[in-house]
Amino acid sequence: MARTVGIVGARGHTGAELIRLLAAHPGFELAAVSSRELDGQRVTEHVSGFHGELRYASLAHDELGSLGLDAWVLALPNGKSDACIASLAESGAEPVIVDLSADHRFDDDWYYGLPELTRDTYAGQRRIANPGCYASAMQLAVAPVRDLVEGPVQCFGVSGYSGAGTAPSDRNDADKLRDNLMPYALVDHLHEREVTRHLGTPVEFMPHVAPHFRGITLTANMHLRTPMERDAVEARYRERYRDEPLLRVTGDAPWVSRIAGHHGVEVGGFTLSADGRRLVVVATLDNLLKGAATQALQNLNLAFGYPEAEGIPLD
Ligand SMILES: NC(=O)C1=CN([C@@H]2O[C@H](COP(=O)(O)OP(=O)(O)OC[C@H]3O[C@@H](n4cnc5c(N)ncnc54)[C@H](OP(=O)(O)O)[C@@H]3O)[C@@H](O)[C@H]2O)C=CC1
Ligand SMILES: CC(=O)N[C@@H](CCC(=O)OP(=O)(O)O)C(=O)O
Repeated sequence: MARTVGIVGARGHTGAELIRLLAAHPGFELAAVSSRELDGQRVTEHVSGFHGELRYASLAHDELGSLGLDAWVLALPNGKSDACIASLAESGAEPVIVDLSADHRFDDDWYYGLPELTRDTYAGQRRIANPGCYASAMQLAVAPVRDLVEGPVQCFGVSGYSGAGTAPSDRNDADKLRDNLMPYALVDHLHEREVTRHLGTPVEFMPHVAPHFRGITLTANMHLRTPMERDAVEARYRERYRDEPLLRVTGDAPWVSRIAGHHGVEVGGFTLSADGRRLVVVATLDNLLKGAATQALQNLNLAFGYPEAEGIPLD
């Protein structure tokens, strides 16, 4: 029997991707999609590729529990998920909750779900914090050589403007972004702390937003304890990600234009300084997919015992 899932924050960029993925998944039934702005409107009018009669509903927090769903995905802005979580707990419902926001990525009571790096620590938790989009790219770019790295890793990131959500800001303003690359939060970005915590090595992160809609490119600069050769570095990455259906190791540096709309991550472009002590690696992923919705589906699959990549188009 299919497990029922609801989405709160379903109008947003990540919500739309989740709708597509969940609607096509054989083991899940998309049972409720909450949006205040689209209350009563048919999902088919807003999400291309979706078929069916489902309509958005503006659900009050205290209505969520009474729906008796098996899982809720919270795709709300940061700082908004706790009210839903508290209402669900008060109602006595104990659904699996996957939170796309940053609100529980630092909370040890929640499982931090970056499957390729953390699935071995999953112990049946029903509360899952979905990692950030840049944070996923950084961790996957560094993890295979983390034990060789000395000192902080510098990460230069560029995101498409869908990363800034739908609430109007400079970072999703088409006029301000035209012919532009917009630096922001150049120290102390939340993802800097998220990666430093979960990877266990300090990261210095410099994010930028660009005029394209979707996709992140992340360039990681690492200083190595002992000199390495390029082939050995690449072999390490290939070995680490050999059995990962969503990870592709490439010789050349991956391009963000080629990852948009795809569910996986590309890592490559391994480049060493002449003394073999400085390594640069590039990772790309689609912020709305592997950076958010696809990762949420991997986590739901894990929580309900389905194969982790079930319902995820692999290409
Ligand atoms: N965009 C991205 O690339 C990524 C986003 N994330 C995280 O996922 C979450 C969702 O992001 P994204 O889809 O981009 O966001 P959007 O801004 O596109 O959508 C936010 C959604 O939340 C609802 N919402 C907005 N404000 C409130 C509020 N005050 N109370 C209740 N509902 C509200 C909106 O619907 P309505 O107003 O109709 O109710 C909308 O559906 C965020 O926490 C973000 O940080 C994570 C990784 C990547
Ligand atoms: C371009 C842009 O603004 N990107 C967002 C990151 C995407 C996001 O939604 O943040 P989480 O992944 O932490 O949830 C930011 O820098 O805050």
